[in-house]
Amino acid sequence: MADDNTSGRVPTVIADDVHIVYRVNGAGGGKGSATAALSRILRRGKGESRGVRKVHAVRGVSFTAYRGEAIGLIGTNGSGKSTLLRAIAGLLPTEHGKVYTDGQPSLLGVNAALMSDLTGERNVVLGGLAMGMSREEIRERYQGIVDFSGINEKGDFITLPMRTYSSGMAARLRFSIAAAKNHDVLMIDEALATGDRKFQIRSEKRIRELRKEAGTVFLVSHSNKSIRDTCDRVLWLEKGELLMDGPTDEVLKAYERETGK
Ligand SMILES: Nc1ncnc2c1ncn2[C@@H]1O[C@H](COP(=O)(O)OP(=O)(O)OP(=O)(O)O)[C@@H](O)[C@H]1O
Repeated sequence: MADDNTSGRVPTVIADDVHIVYRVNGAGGGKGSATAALSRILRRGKGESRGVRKVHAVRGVSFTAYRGEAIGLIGTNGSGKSTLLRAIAGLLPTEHGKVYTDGQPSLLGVNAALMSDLTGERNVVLGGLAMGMSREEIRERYQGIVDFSGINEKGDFITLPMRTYSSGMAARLRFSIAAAKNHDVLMIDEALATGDRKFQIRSEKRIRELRKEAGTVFLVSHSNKSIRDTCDRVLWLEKGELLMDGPTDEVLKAYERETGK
């Protein structure tokens, strides 16, 4: 378990036995076949409504995050990492259990509701406003955001619509907008994996700064190196359950033993 010496530390996120269930409509599949009909009848018998399938993505996860921590979320594909982050951000309801947060958590890329038909320039303003920055603050930080993103390194791209950006460029701009503000709780889902190495180094440095500025950072990544370079604590999820919670080295070593990477 993570460090038990909690005296003087300020909790920012408390997850208490969190369960998240997705409901998928029209997931009957193979409408005409006898087995599909049979499974529909059996499901109805268990009280599930017709054509609705449940996916229990997070199962009884509990942890407390403290101010100043950078916490990595690891686990194989479909283990529930993004789902857990979306629940912490308040974007998904819990089926059971509760999430308590101090301040408004920002999930990178969602809170900054970027529009693909608008230029990068307009999106910086829009994303800033969506995160609660004033027009004055945005004006002050505009150039810093554009420079950090590196969008204009190869020409004047910031005045082009975002739909013309590569996925890496769009991810860089989203990260830059989100990172321009000091967040109480900042959650980053795979952002570092999309940029090139130069951008990754820049964003890792910024994550460390955000931590020092007293926020809590959550980072979902499949790059063990990014997690090692930025996080001091790691939560390992598997099949929706919290398998391990502890210091980065300890958890990553166990994860690497298990996954062979
Ligand atoms: N919108 C959705 N509707 C139904 N099921 C979903 C939805 N989003 C995710 N799931 C399911 O929830 C489970 C957890 O998915 P989630 O995206 O949280 O995993 P993850 O650990 O972030 O995966 P990855 O590493 O591949 O990004 C999976 O079984 C997935 O199929």
